[in-house]
Amino acid sequence: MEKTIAVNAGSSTLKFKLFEMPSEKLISSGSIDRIGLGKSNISIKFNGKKFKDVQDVNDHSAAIKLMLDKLISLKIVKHYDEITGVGHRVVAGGEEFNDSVVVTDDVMKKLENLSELAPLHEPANILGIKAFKKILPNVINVAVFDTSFHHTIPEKNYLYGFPYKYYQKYGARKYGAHGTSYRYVSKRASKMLGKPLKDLKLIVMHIGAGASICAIDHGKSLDTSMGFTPLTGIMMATRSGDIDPSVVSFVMEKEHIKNPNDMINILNSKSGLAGVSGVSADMRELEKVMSHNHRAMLAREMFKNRIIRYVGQYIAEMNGVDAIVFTAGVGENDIGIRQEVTDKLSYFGIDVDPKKNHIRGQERDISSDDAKVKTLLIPTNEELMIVRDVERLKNASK
Ligand SMILES: Nc1ncnc2c1ncn2[C@@H]1O[C@H](COP(=O)(O)OP(=O)(O)O)[C@@H](O)[C@H]1O
Ligand SMILES: CC(=O)OP(=O)(O)O
Ligand SMILES: [Mg+2]
Repeated sequence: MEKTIAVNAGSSTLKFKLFEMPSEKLISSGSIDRIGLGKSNISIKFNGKKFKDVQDVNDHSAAIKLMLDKLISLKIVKHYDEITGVGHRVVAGGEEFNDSVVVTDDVMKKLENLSELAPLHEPANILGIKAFKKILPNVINVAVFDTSFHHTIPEKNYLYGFPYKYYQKYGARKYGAHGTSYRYVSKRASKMLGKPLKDLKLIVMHIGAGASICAIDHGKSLDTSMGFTPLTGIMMATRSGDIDPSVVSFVMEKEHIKNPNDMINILNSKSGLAGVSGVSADMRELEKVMSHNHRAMLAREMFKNRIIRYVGQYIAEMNGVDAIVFTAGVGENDIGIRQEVTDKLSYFGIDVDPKKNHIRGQERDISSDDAKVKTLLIPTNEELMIVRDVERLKNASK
């Protein structure tokens, strides 16, 4: 029996799924959340049992070590060498990687060079690859890029309105992210709607700690809210989202911040829900206190408003929409956010049935019976896409 593992390092989480291949039967899955935020929930499913623990996991390196230890201590595998394929989510693939690749030394060097394009993610993605290469030196490791799906975005959407030479010289353009999630979710949406992707205009809201929105026109990414790095677009757990660059240099001057990287770090790690609320980066924590804490409420309002804006923008850009889809941590679990966001989009014929919406983490059409535009809830499965790519590249290299 072949076993393939998918390793998915998000900004605040580390997730894995171990599949039997090629049957795609799920053997075990696990996640460590709130990395660096204290009191991480560790949750692993195996053999019909659930292992749960809460402990502080300070960074992705500690999370990877913990995950590897648990694979053995919970007897998910007896020896690591039972695993015969490893797939890694890698956020930034730049212009070069428009498809998944087998990780060679040369690829590894290129990934290191792409780190600037995903500062919160790429270092963790690379750590994961190194950890598995160390314990399984002879097993295929495949990198599956968030950015590949967005290679169809047209120039007019990926270019920034600054001197063209910066694009030519440095590849300074929009790359987007969450593409592996968009690939999975759009396929499922097409199944649920009973229509081929080529006949559909979709808007997917991937809203977790990292959050972005994608306009998928006839199966292809037409536009997405993240940019050169996953810092822009809608406001996120710790990231500012879209911001006027002039206010950035203004604040740097006032605060005597000399190094631009220090400011970028503030925009990536100390902003968003955490920065505005001063309470937490975790939507669950904000919702606990929002009835009496104005800034927690405000941060949540801003988060919703950015989503509403982008959905409106993408409806205009596609000149219509057949369905909108909620996915990722907040999208899959936050009943209130889904209801409140869609209530504001009723002008477009979007209408969610509160009863159908009263659900977490399950695939469902949550639209009211007479909604003109469907609203779907689709839990993402980046890991399934990842192991499928491992299988494809493994077969191709035979
Ligand atoms: N029940 C819930 N209600 C609201 N938000 C939730 C809930 N469960 C998880 N979340 C949010 O989901 C986010 C994690 O999303 P996820 O997509 O798993 O993470 P990442 O962006 O690291 O991949 C956290 O910020 C958390 O606040
Ligand atoms: C790109 C990104 O922000 O990913 P995640 O949502 O997994 O943090
Ligand atoms: Mg994620």
